[in-house]
Amino acid sequence: MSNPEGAVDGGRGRAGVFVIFGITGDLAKKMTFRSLYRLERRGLLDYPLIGVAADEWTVDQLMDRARSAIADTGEELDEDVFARFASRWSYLAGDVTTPEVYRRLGEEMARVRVQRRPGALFYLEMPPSLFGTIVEHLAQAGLTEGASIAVEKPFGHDLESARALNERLHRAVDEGQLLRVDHFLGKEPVIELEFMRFANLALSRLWDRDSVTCIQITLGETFGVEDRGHFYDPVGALRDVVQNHLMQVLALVTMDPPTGASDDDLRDKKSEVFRAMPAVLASEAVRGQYSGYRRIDGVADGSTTETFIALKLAIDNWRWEGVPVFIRAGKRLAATATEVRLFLRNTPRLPFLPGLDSAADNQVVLRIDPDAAMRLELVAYDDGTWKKVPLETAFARELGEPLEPYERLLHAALTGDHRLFARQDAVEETWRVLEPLIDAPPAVVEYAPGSWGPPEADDLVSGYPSWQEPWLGEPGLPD
Ligand SMILES: NC(=O)C1=CN([C@@H]2O[C@H](COP(=O)(O)OP(=O)(O)OC[C@H]3O[C@@H](n4cnc5c(N)ncnc54)[C@H](OP(=O)(O)O)[C@@H]3O)[C@@H](O)[C@H]2O)C=CC1
Ligand SMILES: O=C1O[C@H](COP(=O)(O)O)[C@@H](O)[C@H](O)[C@H]1O
Repeated sequence: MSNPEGAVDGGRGRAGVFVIFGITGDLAKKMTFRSLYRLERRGLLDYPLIGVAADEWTVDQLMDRARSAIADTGEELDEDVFARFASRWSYLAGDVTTPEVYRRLGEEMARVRVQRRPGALFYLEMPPSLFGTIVEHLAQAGLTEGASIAVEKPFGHDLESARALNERLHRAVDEGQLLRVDHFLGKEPVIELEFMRFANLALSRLWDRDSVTCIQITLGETFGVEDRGHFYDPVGALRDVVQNHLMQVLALVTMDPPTGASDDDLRDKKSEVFRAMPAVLASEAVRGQYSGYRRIDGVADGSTTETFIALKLAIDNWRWEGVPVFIRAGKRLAATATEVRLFLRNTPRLPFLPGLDSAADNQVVLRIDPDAAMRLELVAYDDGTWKKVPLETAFARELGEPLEPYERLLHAALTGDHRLFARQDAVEETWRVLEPLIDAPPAVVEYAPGSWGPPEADDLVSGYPSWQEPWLGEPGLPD
């Protein structure tokens, strides 16, 4: 497990109070209570907590919700830990579009805050249309000095709206106070990418155009949109998981080493990758929609929203020129798995093994989900043929139980570590790269649920290794 206390705090120090807007919502129920409870159990939660939402609840009602939400995630509840956790909370009901809420919030913050710690963390797990309003009210109420503000996704729905939101927020607070949450940046293998790539010569020497022919990134989900039609139909796969999660992963896979340990040292390197990427060509993308999607409640009649997307991206820099990055993501696919796969160049012909074709290319696989693992696919000579020999490891076996993504991100935000959050320029660059698919989306092609999307996605990788079945096996055991 990476050490959460090892975080660089950028001089901000720990928050004196943690305010969560939207505490009665779905995300809080699914993720926030559990993550905070787990931090409490680890002894890492040392903050008064204030929940804010519209409904008139008592703290007892909120804690009933917290208890059932934590239990619903399958987490075993330790009553002593829960009692400590529950004692930290207060709750404030009100409409966040009115100044009155912020006056009362200021009073409550002053009442509960840890006096020796001037900073505060505001976490906005709220409808995105309210991000600007809330931040403006916080600033007008004088609550933002020395504070950090974490905002949930999505951050805009295209380049123009992302820029407009950034400008609006920047009129109230500095960029250094803003944390754009992307839960993929809290996943253990995504974090480990930076360490593994640069701490291991065996990997770092392979990680460029001299050794790599192409990169595939797959995010497959066997489940569909089900009861999320209202949310998903105006969004689609590109905005839902590519612009944010997979582009962030891509940057960590391909960036140069950061030159220091500050928040911006890492984020500068990620932004450099995005800046080196030309905008995607609409002719190099395939949009798919699974059969039956249009019958889902909340999906518009004749919807052309994509539930699958595959695209080819380029990075025009010295490290990656000529190495395409293929991304595919979708719902109702053949497997639930997220992985990054690098294909290495073939070795020259082996004259001492006459009659054999050159060996299959080696592949490096980083599995992000369902469980973190890594695999190096080698080949060995076996009785006249080539045999694949995988070297594999499971992160949990080697590194212990990881923090949950939101546990890690909330802890980082509370301790002033901003490295795990997306910066303004990176978010805008990712929208720029993908904008052609938003402005003029290619026609959507129907695909069969349980497949790997429309067959047209296979044509996209023509001339390169075909899409690979994600590696789902138990590390160390035969597939
Ligand atoms: N749900 C999920 O799985 C995920 C959500 N997100 C993001 O998290 C954010 C929240 O999503 P989610 O939890 O699903 O949303 P919900 O609609 O479930 O919750 C919204 C919350 O905002 C509160 N709220 C809304 N309007 C007001 C208002 N005017 N004044 C005070 N409180 C208000 C609601 O309070 P009340 O209930 O009292 O009305 C509720 O607590 C969004 O940005 C979403 O994109 C990101 C990843 C996953
Ligand atoms: O943000 C989202 O991510 C999930 C995939 O993330 P995971 O951590 O659950 O694998 C995706 O299913 C969802 O549609 C999207 O909104």
